[in-house]
Amino acid sequence: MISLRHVSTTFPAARGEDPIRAVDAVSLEIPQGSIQGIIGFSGAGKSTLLRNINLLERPTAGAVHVAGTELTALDGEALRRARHHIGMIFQGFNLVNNLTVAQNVELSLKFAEVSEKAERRRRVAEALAIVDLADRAETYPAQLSGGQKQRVAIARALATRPQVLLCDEPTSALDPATTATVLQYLADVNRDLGITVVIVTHEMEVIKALADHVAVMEDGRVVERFPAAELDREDFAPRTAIGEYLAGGGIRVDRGGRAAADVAAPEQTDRAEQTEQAAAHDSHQLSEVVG
Ligand SMILES: Nc1ncnc2c1ncn2[C@@H]1O[C@H](COP(=O)(O)OP(=O)(O)OP(=O)(O)O)[C@@H](O)[C@H]1O
Repeated sequence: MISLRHVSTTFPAARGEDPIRAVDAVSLEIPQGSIQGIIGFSGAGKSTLLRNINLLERPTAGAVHVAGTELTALDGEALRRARHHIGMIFQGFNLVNNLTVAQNVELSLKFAEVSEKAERRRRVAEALAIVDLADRAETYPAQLSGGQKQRVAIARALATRPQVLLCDEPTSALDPATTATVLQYLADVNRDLGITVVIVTHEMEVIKALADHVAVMEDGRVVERFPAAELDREDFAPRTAIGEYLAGGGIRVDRGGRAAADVAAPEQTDRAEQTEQAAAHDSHQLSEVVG
């Protein structure tokens, strides 16, 4: 369904510095209808790799296939059309504050050139029903909780009936109870609609709750992969120090190679500040995604 072959993304160097190889020769096959988790510390290249899938960030090398189409061979109108099969949600929700919930969801249909108003209305109702927000259609984002906003964002992504849903840290701005609700909706969407889900996170709890397969990233590379069910096995031992650290929730075990104790813990930044930064970053990308 999704196939990444030797995908690399290098950002130009700041003055006097080396170019940043954010994604380094990643090959990954994601089966249709599965949920793929991508985990790693901040700066590992997770978001860039996710944005490589819909070419929001065009890879500097390698090939991306989605549902049999090589996206890396497309540009312009053909790429825009292919992207309608790929929905995306972000940490900062990216709702337009002066539009109602229904109008926010309708946006993606307008960009997808669903020209008939009655059809758009039907699809908005269908998408809002999936996330149980039909009764909130006429309210504004400011009147919603964080979890409800993310559910509207999910509805907006689903309105074009995509085959793939890309999720960039979708629950990082939410408390644990709301996180569980949003993850449940993503699981339902995957099961009921057969949508392939790719979720980037730095929380193994999110992976445990939702994913079928896990890819661990470090320094732009996928350093380890395993089925998420392995995480429930008591004797499961990730191969890499970073995998060990993430799977163990911070418990460090020296297994002979590079000591896990050498792995730096992720930087803790204030959640509100992180959310604000993510929202600013995400909003740059909204028009491209829904377009
Ligand atoms: N547009 C850009 N221009 C220059 N460098 C970038 C750009 N986007 C990302 N990078 C750099 O690429 C590397 C990978 O970034 P990326 O955001 O993909 O990592 P991440 O694992 O998603 O981190 P986080 O969890 O903090 O979002 C980082 O060093 C980052 O600073």
